[in-house]
Amino acid sequence: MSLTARWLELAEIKDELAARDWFPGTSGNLAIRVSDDPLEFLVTASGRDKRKRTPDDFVHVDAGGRLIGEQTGKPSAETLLHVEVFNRTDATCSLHVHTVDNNVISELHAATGEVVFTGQEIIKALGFWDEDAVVRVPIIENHADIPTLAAAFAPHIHANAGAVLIRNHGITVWGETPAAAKRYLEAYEFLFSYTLKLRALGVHS
Ligand SMILES: CSCCC(=O)C(=O)COP(=O)(O)O
Ligand SMILES: [Zn+2]
Repeated sequence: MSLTARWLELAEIKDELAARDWFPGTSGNLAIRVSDDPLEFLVTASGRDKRKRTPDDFVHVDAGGRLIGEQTGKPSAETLLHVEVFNRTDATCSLHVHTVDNNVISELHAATGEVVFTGQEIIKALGFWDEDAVVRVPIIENHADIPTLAAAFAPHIHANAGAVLIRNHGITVWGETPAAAKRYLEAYEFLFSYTLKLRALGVHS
């Protein structure tokens, strides 16, 4: 697929996530693979309002997250997390968003280092069709130093699809295809929202 096609694909996902208000305060970043050998990807430019669509929304980077050729933009400050995903898997898309729900869930379950879901129909959207399927989302501590954060994140990347919560920061979700990554992100956010609503009603799952 061409660079332009990938750009448009990521722009469309960005618009959809923006419509959900999942980029408050310029938070969040998105990445899409554009080639395998050498590994290259597009990543959102740092510090931008991801609700707006502009010609400078993404930058083209190499396997280390460095700009390729002459470009004016600056890669996302959290590019190294996407670097880990693309170098360790065949995932084609990696999405990072900050929502109130994912932050609260990460804080509530930080002590156990994971949040576990079962008995939910939406789990099928994650690719688990078994009635007794159990989904575990690891929670790592937040680190202002991004290489340290990336080092804590990397051991949780086991497959072409996955998700990691970063405590009081956000979630990073990746998938085999851009559509799959978006579907997984939506399913995780559904599970977080459902769990918090139950808690607010005094039910502790
Ligand atoms: C404004 S939120 C702090 C940085 C962050 O966590 C984030 O997701 C956005 O950083 P970027 O450099 O990708 O804009
Ligand atoms: Zn972030």
